[in-house]
Amino acid sequence: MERKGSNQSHEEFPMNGQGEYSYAQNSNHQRLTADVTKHIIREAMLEMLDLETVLHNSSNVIRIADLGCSVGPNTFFTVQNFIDTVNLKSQSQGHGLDSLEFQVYFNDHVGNDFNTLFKSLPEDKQYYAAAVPGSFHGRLFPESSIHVFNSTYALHWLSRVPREIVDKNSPAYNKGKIFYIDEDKEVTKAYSAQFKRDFESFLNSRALEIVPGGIMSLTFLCVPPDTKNAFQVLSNIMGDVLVEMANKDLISHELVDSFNIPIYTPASKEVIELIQKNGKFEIEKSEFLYRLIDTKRLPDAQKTCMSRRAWSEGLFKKHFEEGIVDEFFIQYEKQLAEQLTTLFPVSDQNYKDLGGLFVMKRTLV
Ligand SMILES: C[S@@+](CC[C@H](N)C(=O)[O-])C[C@H]1O[C@@H](n2cnc3c(N)ncnc32)[C@H](O)[C@@H]1O
Ligand SMILES: [Mg+2]
Repeated sequence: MERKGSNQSHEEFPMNGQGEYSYAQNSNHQRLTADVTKHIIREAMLEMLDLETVLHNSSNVIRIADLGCSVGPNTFFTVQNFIDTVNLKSQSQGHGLDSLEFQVYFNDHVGNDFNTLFKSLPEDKQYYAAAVPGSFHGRLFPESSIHVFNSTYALHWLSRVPREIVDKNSPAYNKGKIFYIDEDKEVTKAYSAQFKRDFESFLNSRALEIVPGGIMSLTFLCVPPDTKNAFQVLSNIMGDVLVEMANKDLISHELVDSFNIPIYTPASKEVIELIQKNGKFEIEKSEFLYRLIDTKRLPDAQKTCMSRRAWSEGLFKKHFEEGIVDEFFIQYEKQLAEQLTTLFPVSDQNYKDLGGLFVMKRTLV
Protein backbone atom coordinates (compact mmCIF):
# COMPACT_ATOMS: atom_id res chain seq x y z
CA MET A 1 0.00 0.00 0.00
CA GLU A 2 1.12 3.52 -0.72
CA ARG A 3 2.61 5.16 2.37
CA LYS A 4 0.70 8.28 3.37
CA GLY A 5 2.65 11.46 2.94
CA SER A 6 5.28 9.84 0.76
CA ASN A 7 4.16 11.06 -2.59
CA GLN A 8 4.67 14.80 -2.81
CA SER A 9 6.18 14.68 -6.28
CA HIS A 10 3.09 13.09 -7.79
CA GLU A 11 1.26 15.66 -9.81
CA GLU A 12 -2.31 14.48 -10.11
CA PHE A 13 -5.02 15.82 -7.80
CA PRO A 14 -8.31 15.69 -9.67
CA MET A 15 -11.34 17.67 -8.53
CA ASN A 16 -14.14 15.79 -6.79
CA GLY A 17 -16.42 14.35 -9.46
CA GLN A 18 -19.63 13.69 -7.58
CA GLY A 19 -21.53 14.42 -4.38
CA GLU A 20 -21.87 17.21 -1.86
CA TYR A 21 -18.25 18.30 -2.15
CA SER A 22 -18.08 17.83 -5.92
CA TYR A 23 -16.46 20.36 -8.17
CA ALA A 24 -19.66 20.55 -10.24
CA GLN A 25 -21.62 21.72 -7.20
CA ASN A 26 -18.93 23.96 -5.76
CA SER A 27 -17.50 25.87 -8.66
CA ASN A 28 -19.78 28.88 -8.74
CA HIS A 29 -16.86 31.19 -8.44
CA GLN A 30 -15.32 29.73 -11.58
CA ARG A 31 -18.70 29.96 -13.32
CA LEU A 32 -18.99 33.59 -12.34
CA THR A 33 -15.59 34.17 -13.87
CA ALA A 34 -16.68 32.51 -17.08
CA ASP A 35 -19.71 34.83 -17.23
CA VAL A 36 -17.55 37.85 -16.72
CA THR A 37 -14.84 36.87 -19.18
CA LYS A 38 -17.22 35.69 -21.91
CA HIS A 39 -17.63 39.07 -23.57
CA ILE A 40 -13.99 40.07 -23.29
CA ILE A 41 -12.90 36.82 -24.90
CA ARG A 42 -15.51 37.16 -27.62
CA GLU A 43 -14.52 40.71 -28.45
CA ALA A 44 -10.80 39.91 -28.53
CA MET A 45 -11.39 36.86 -30.67
CA LEU A 46 -13.60 38.65 -33.19
CA GLU A 47 -10.82 41.17 -33.51
CA MET A 48 -7.95 38.69 -33.89
CA LEU A 49 -9.32 35.59 -35.58
CA ASP A 50 -8.96 35.25 -39.33
CA LEU A 51 -10.66 32.06 -40.48
CA GLU A 52 -8.95 32.08 -43.87
CA THR A 53 -5.58 32.02 -42.13
CA VAL A 54 -6.32 29.41 -39.46
CA LEU A 55 -8.13 27.02 -41.80
CA HIS A 56 -5.45 27.51 -44.40
CA ASN A 57 -7.88 26.46 -47.14
CA SER A 58 -7.51 22.87 -46.00
CA SER A 59 -10.68 21.90 -44.22
CA ASN A 60 -13.86 23.16 -42.61
CA VAL A 61 -13.17 21.64 -39.17
CA ILE A 62 -12.41 23.96 -36.26
CA ARG A 63 -10.65 22.20 -33.38
CA ILE A 64 -11.05 23.62 -29.90
CA ALA A 65 -9.33 22.27 -26.78
CA ASP A 66 -10.21 23.08 -23.18
CA LEU A 67 -7.24 22.30 -20.94
CA GLY A 68 -7.95 21.38 -17.32
CA CYS A 69 -11.67 21.04 -18.06
CA SER A 70 -12.57 19.12 -14.87
CA VAL A 71 -16.07 17.59 -14.75
CA GLY A 72 -18.27 20.42 -15.97
CA PRO A 73 -20.59 22.18 -16.33
CA ASN A 74 -18.33 25.25 -16.67
CA THR A 75 -16.34 23.75 -19.52
CA PHE A 76 -19.48 23.35 -21.68
CA PHE A 77 -20.36 26.98 -21.16
CA THR A 78 -16.84 28.08 -22.03
CA VAL A 79 -16.64 25.91 -25.13
CA GLN A 80 -20.02 27.13 -26.40
CA ASN A 81 -18.80 30.70 -26.23
CA PHE A 82 -15.89 29.86 -28.52
CA ILE A 83 -18.18 28.09 -30.98
CA ASP A 84 -20.66 30.98 -31.03
CA THR A 85 -17.82 33.40 -31.57
CA VAL A 86 -16.29 31.41 -34.42
CA ASN A 87 -19.76 31.18 -36.02
CA LEU A 88 -20.20 34.94 -35.71
CA LYS A 89 -16.82 35.48 -37.33
CA SER A 90 -17.65 32.96 -40.00
CA GLN A 91 -20.82 34.86 -40.88
CA SER A 92 -18.98 38.14 -41.04
CA GLN A 93 -16.26 36.61 -43.23
CA GLY A 94 -18.89 35.21 -45.53
CA HIS A 95 -18.28 31.54 -44.76
CA GLY A 96 -21.86 30.68 -43.86
CA LEU A 97 -22.76 28.75 -40.73
CA ASP A 98 -23.31 25.32 -42.27
CA SER A 99 -19.87 25.00 -43.69
CA LEU A 100 -18.03 24.72 -40.36
CA GLU A 101 -17.83 21.65 -38.14
CA PHE A 102 -16.45 21.66 -34.61
CA GLN A 103 -14.34 19.10 -32.81
CA VAL A 104 -13.92 19.76 -29.08
CA TYR A 105 -11.20 18.13 -27.00
CA PHE A 106 -11.72 17.99 -23.24
CA ASN A 107 -8.38 17.66 -21.50
CA ASP A 108 -7.55 16.92 -17.89
CA HIS A 109 -5.38 14.54 -15.88
CA VAL A 110 -5.98 10.82 -16.49
CA GLY A 111 -7.65 10.53 -13.07
CA ASN A 112 -10.30 13.14 -13.92
CA ASP A 113 -13.87 11.84 -13.82
CA PHE A 114 -14.42 11.90 -17.58
CA ASN A 115 -17.51 9.67 -17.19
CA THR A 116 -19.29 12.34 -15.17
CA LEU A 117 -18.20 14.92 -17.73
CA PHE A 118 -19.48 13.00 -20.75
CA LYS A 119 -22.74 11.97 -19.06
CA SER A 120 -23.61 15.63 -18.67
CA LEU A 121 -22.68 16.83 -22.16
CA PRO A 122 -25.42 19.19 -23.40
CA GLU A 123 -27.93 17.24 -25.48
CA ASP A 124 -28.10 19.91 -28.14
CA LYS A 125 -24.35 20.32 -28.48
CA GLN A 126 -23.16 21.36 -31.92
CA TYR A 127 -19.79 19.63 -31.79
CA TYR A 128 -18.03 16.29 -31.70
CA ALA A 129 -16.56 15.62 -28.26
CA ALA A 130 -13.41 13.75 -27.35
CA ALA A 131 -11.30 13.31 -24.23
CA VAL A 132 -7.58 13.96 -24.20
CA PRO A 133 -6.07 12.66 -20.97
CA GLY A 134 -2.69 13.83 -19.72
CA SER A 135 -0.80 16.78 -18.32
CA PHE A 136 -0.97 20.05 -20.22
CA HIS A 137 2.57 20.77 -19.13
CA GLY A 138 3.65 18.45 -21.91
CA ARG A 139 2.55 17.67 -25.47
CA LEU A 140 -1.08 16.60 -26.00
CA PHE A 141 -1.75 17.13 -29.73
CA PRO A 142 -0.01 16.72 -33.10
CA GLU A 143 1.73 19.73 -34.57
CA SER A 144 -0.42 22.52 -36.01
CA SER A 145 -3.68 20.75 -35.26
CA ILE A 146 -5.61 23.05 -32.88
CA HIS A 147 -7.30 26.35 -33.78
CA VAL A 148 -8.41 27.51 -30.32
CA PHE A 149 -6.95 26.69 -26.91
CA ASN A 150 -8.60 27.61 -23.66
CA SER A 151 -7.68 27.01 -20.04
CA THR A 152 -9.71 28.34 -17.13
CA TYR A 153 -8.60 28.14 -13.51
CA ALA A 154 -6.05 25.41 -14.04
CA LEU A 155 -2.68 26.93 -14.92
CA HIS A 156 -1.85 27.96 -11.38
CA TRP A 157 -1.48 24.23 -10.59
CA LEU A 158 2.18 23.30 -10.61
CA SER A 159 3.41 20.03 -12.06
CA ARG A 160 4.87 19.20 -8.64
CA VAL A 161 5.72 20.63 -5.25
CA PRO A 162 9.08 22.37 -5.75
CA ARG A 163 11.86 19.98 -4.59
CA GLU A 164 13.64 22.46 -2.33
CA ILE A 165 10.69 23.14 -0.09
CA VAL A 166 10.49 19.52 1.09
CA ASP A 167 14.27 19.20 1.43
CA LYS A 168 15.22 19.49 5.11
CA ASN A 169 18.68 20.72 4.14
CA SER A 170 17.51 23.48 1.85
CA PRO A 171 17.09 27.12 2.94
CA ALA A 172 13.69 26.86 1.20
CA TYR A 173 12.48 24.02 3.48
CA ASN A 174 8.90 24.97 4.32
CA LYS A 175 8.64 23.63 7.85
CA GLY A 176 5.33 24.10 9.64
CA LYS A 177 3.68 25.67 6.59
CA ILE A 178 1.83 24.31 3.59
CA PHE A 179 2.11 27.33 1.27
CA TYR A 180 4.40 30.29 0.75
CA ILE A 181 4.18 33.71 2.32
CA ASP A 182 5.81 36.61 0.50
CA GLU A 183 8.06 37.40 3.48
CA ASP A 184 9.71 34.01 3.14
CA LYS A 185 11.86 34.83 0.14
CA GLU A 186 13.50 31.40 -0.33
CA VAL A 187 10.22 29.48 -0.34
CA THR A 188 8.56 32.04 -2.61
CA LYS A 189 11.54 31.87 -4.97
CA ALA A 190 11.27 28.08 -5.19
CA TYR A 191 7.56 28.27 -5.99
CA SER A 192 8.09 30.99 -8.57
CA ALA A 193 10.91 29.03 -10.26
CA GLN A 194 8.69 25.93 -10.51
CA PHE A 195 5.89 28.00 -12.07
CA LYS A 196 8.35 29.44 -14.57
CA ARG A 197 9.54 25.97 -15.66
CA ASP A 198 5.97 24.70 -15.91
CA PHE A 199 4.53 27.69 -17.75
CA GLU A 200 7.44 27.74 -20.20
CA SER A 201 6.91 24.11 -21.03
CA PHE A 202 3.13 24.73 -21.38
CA LEU A 203 3.77 27.61 -23.82
CA ASN A 204 6.32 25.64 -25.84
CA SER A 205 3.92 22.70 -26.24
CA ARG A 206 0.96 24.91 -27.22
CA ALA A 207 3.08 26.92 -29.66
CA LEU A 208 3.78 23.72 -31.58
CA GLU A 209 0.24 22.37 -31.42
CA ILE A 210 -1.67 25.49 -32.44
CA VAL A 211 -2.01 26.60 -36.06
CA PRO A 212 -0.48 29.93 -37.13
CA GLY A 213 -3.03 32.63 -36.28
CA GLY A 214 -4.73 30.34 -33.73
CA ILE A 215 -6.20 31.83 -30.55
CA MET A 216 -5.35 30.97 -26.94
CA SER A 217 -7.26 32.25 -23.94
CA LEU A 218 -5.89 31.68 -20.44
CA THR A 219 -7.64 32.57 -17.20
CA PHE A 220 -6.04 31.65 -13.89
CA LEU A 221 -5.18 32.82 -10.41
CA CYS A 222 -2.73 35.63 -10.66
CA VAL A 223 -2.10 38.72 -8.60
CA PRO A 224 -2.56 42.19 -10.03
CA PRO A 225 -0.20 44.87 -8.64
CA ASP A 226 -0.92 46.17 -5.11
CA THR A 227 -3.50 43.53 -4.36
CA LYS A 228 -3.81 41.41 -1.25
CA ASN A 229 -3.29 37.78 -2.20
CA ALA A 230 -6.49 36.26 -0.80
CA PHE A 231 -5.65 32.79 -2.07
CA GLN A 232 -2.40 32.90 -0.14
CA VAL A 233 -4.08 34.10 3.05
CA LEU A 234 -6.76 31.38 2.87
CA SER A 235 -4.16 28.69 2.15
CA ASN A 236 -2.03 29.70 5.11
CA ILE A 237 -5.05 29.47 7.40
CA MET A 238 -5.33 25.85 6.21
CA GLY A 239 -1.71 25.39 7.29
CA ASP A 240 -2.40 26.90 10.73
CA VAL A 241 -5.31 24.49 11.24
CA LEU A 242 -3.06 21.52 10.40
CA VAL A 243 -0.36 22.68 12.83
CA GLU A 244 -3.05 23.05 15.49
CA MET A 245 -4.21 19.49 14.81
CA ALA A 246 -0.62 18.27 15.08
CA ASN A 247 -0.26 20.10 18.41
CA LYS A 248 -3.24 18.08 19.59
CA ASP A 249 -1.60 14.85 18.34
CA LEU A 250 -4.34 14.22 15.79
CA ILE A 251 -1.71 14.09 13.03
CA SER A 252 2.07 14.08 13.08
CA HIS A 253 4.12 17.24 12.70
CA GLU A 254 6.24 15.35 10.19
CA LEU A 255 3.24 14.86 7.90
CA VAL A 256 2.36 18.56 8.14
CA ASP A 257 5.95 19.52 7.34
CA SER A 258 6.01 17.36 4.23
CA PHE A 259 2.65 18.60 2.96
CA ASN A 260 2.54 21.55 0.55
CA ILE A 261 -0.01 22.89 -1.89
CA PRO A 262 1.32 22.65 -5.47
CA ILE A 263 -0.21 25.92 -6.63
CA TYR A 264 1.43 29.24 -7.42
CA THR A 265 -0.35 32.55 -7.89
CA PRO A 266 2.05 34.54 -10.07
CA ALA A 267 2.05 38.30 -10.36
CA SER A 268 0.47 39.41 -13.63
CA LYS A 269 3.85 40.91 -14.56
CA GLU A 270 5.52 37.49 -14.25
CA VAL A 271 2.97 35.95 -16.61
CA ILE A 272 3.27 38.67 -19.23
CA GLU A 273 7.07 38.51 -19.14
CA LEU A 274 7.05 34.75 -19.67
CA ILE A 275 4.66 35.02 -22.63
CA GLN A 276 6.82 37.75 -24.16
CA LYS A 277 10.02 35.78 -23.54
CA ASN A 278 8.50 32.74 -25.25
CA GLY A 279 7.85 34.97 -28.24
CA LYS A 280 5.36 32.71 -30.04
CA PHE A 281 2.16 34.51 -28.98
CA GLU A 282 1.03 38.12 -29.26
CA ILE A 283 -1.09 39.24 -26.31
CA GLU A 284 -4.27 40.96 -27.47
CA LYS A 285 -5.92 41.40 -24.07
CA SER A 286 -4.80 41.10 -20.48
CA GLU A 287 -7.37 41.91 -17.85
CA PHE A 288 -7.47 41.65 -14.07
CA LEU A 289 -10.63 39.97 -12.97
CA TYR A 290 -10.89 41.57 -9.56
CA ARG A 291 -12.06 44.74 -11.17
CA LEU A 292 -14.71 42.98 -13.15
CA ILE A 293 -16.42 40.75 -10.65
CA ASP A 294 -19.00 42.09 -8.21
CA THR A 295 -17.06 42.68 -5.04
CA LYS A 296 -20.02 43.41 -2.81
CA ARG A 297 -20.56 39.80 -1.80
CA LEU A 298 -19.93 39.13 1.87
CA PRO A 299 -17.18 36.62 2.54
CA ASP A 300 -19.03 33.48 3.65
CA ALA A 301 -17.13 30.91 5.74
CA GLN A 302 -19.19 27.90 4.71
CA LYS A 303 -19.10 28.66 0.99
CA THR A 304 -15.42 29.50 1.06
CA CYS A 305 -14.70 26.24 2.87
CA MET A 306 -16.82 24.17 0.46
CA SER A 307 -15.32 25.67 -2.65
CA ARG A 308 -11.76 25.17 -1.37
CA ARG A 309 -12.65 21.62 -0.34
CA ALA A 310 -13.87 20.82 -3.86
CA TRP A 311 -10.42 21.40 -5.34
CA SER A 312 -8.20 20.47 -2.42
CA GLU A 313 -9.77 17.41 -0.84
CA GLY A 314 -7.87 15.08 -3.17
CA LEU A 315 -4.57 16.60 -2.01
CA PHE A 316 -5.44 16.10 1.65
CA LYS A 317 -6.74 12.54 1.20
CA LYS A 318 -3.60 11.55 -0.61
CA HIS A 319 -1.30 12.84 2.09
CA PHE A 320 -3.15 12.33 5.38
CA GLU A 321 -5.27 9.51 6.78
CA GLU A 322 -8.69 9.81 5.20
CA GLY A 323 -10.33 9.78 8.65
CA ILE A 324 -8.95 13.18 9.60
CA VAL A 325 -10.01 15.00 6.45
CA ASP A 326 -13.59 15.69 7.62
CA GLU A 327 -12.30 16.95 10.96
CA PHE A 328 -9.81 19.15 9.16
CA PHE A 329 -12.50 20.87 7.10
CA ILE A 330 -14.74 21.32 10.17
CA GLN A 331 -11.86 23.10 11.93
CA TYR A 332 -11.02 25.08 8.80
CA GLU A 333 -14.57 26.37 8.46
CA LYS A 334 -14.52 27.41 12.14
CA GLN A 335 -11.32 29.36 11.60
CA LEU A 336 -12.77 31.02 8.51
CA ALA A 337 -15.91 32.01 10.42
CA GLU A 338 -13.70 33.66 13.06
CA GLN A 339 -11.28 35.38 10.73
CA LEU A 340 -12.87 36.13 7.35
CA THR A 341 -14.66 39.38 8.03
CA THR A 342 -11.65 40.84 9.84
CA LEU A 343 -9.18 39.68 7.21
CA PHE A 344 -11.30 40.75 4.30
CA PRO A 345 -13.57 43.65 5.27
CA VAL A 346 -16.30 44.28 2.72
CA SER A 347 -15.04 47.84 2.41
CA ASP A 348 -11.71 46.55 1.11
CA GLN A 349 -12.07 46.39 -2.66
CA ASN A 350 -8.59 45.13 -3.18
CA TYR A 351 -8.59 41.49 -2.34
CA LYS A 352 -11.31 39.44 -3.93
CA ASP A 353 -11.44 37.06 -6.82
CA LEU A 354 -8.00 37.82 -8.02
CA GLY A 355 -7.19 36.42 -11.40
CA GLY A 356 -5.89 37.27 -14.79
CA LEU A 357 -7.28 36.76 -18.26
CA PHE A 358 -4.81 36.68 -21.15
CA VAL A 359 -6.05 36.34 -24.72
CA MET A 360 -3.38 35.87 -27.36
CA LYS A 361 -2.75 34.84 -30.92
CA ARG A 362 -0.10 32.50 -32.30
CA THR A 363 2.24 34.55 -34.42
CA LEU A 364 2.36 33.75 -38.11
CA VAL A 365 5.45 31.75 -39.01
C1 LIG B 1 -10.33 24.34 -10.66
S1 LIG B 1 -10.47 23.16 -11.96
C2 LIG B 1 -11.07 24.18 -13.26
C3 LIG B 1 -12.07 23.49 -14.12
C4 LIG B 1 -12.72 24.28 -15.23
N1 LIG B 1 -11.75 24.71 -16.21
C5 LIG B 1 -13.51 25.46 -14.70
O1 LIG B 1 -13.18 26.59 -15.03
O2 LIG B 1 -14.43 25.26 -13.95
C6 LIG B 1 -8.78 22.85 -12.40
C7 LIG B 1 -8.60 21.61 -13.25
O3 LIG B 1 -7.30 21.62 -13.82
C8 LIG B 1 -6.82 20.31 -13.85
N2 LIG B 1 -5.37 20.32 -13.98
C9 LIG B 1 -4.44 20.79 -13.11
N3 LIG B 1 -3.21 20.59 -13.57
C10 LIG B 1 -3.34 19.98 -14.78
C11 LIG B 1 -2.42 19.52 -15.75
N4 LIG B 1 -1.10 19.64 -15.55
N5 LIG B 1 -2.90 18.94 -16.87
C12 LIG B 1 -4.23 18.82 -17.08
N6 LIG B 1 -5.17 19.24 -16.18
C13 LIG B 1 -4.72 19.81 -15.05
C14 LIG B 1 -7.29 19.72 -12.54
O4 LIG B 1 -7.26 18.30 -12.57
C15 LIG B 1 -8.70 20.31 -12.48
O5 LIG B 1 -9.66 19.47 -13.04
MG1 LIG C 1 5.06 21.92 4.66
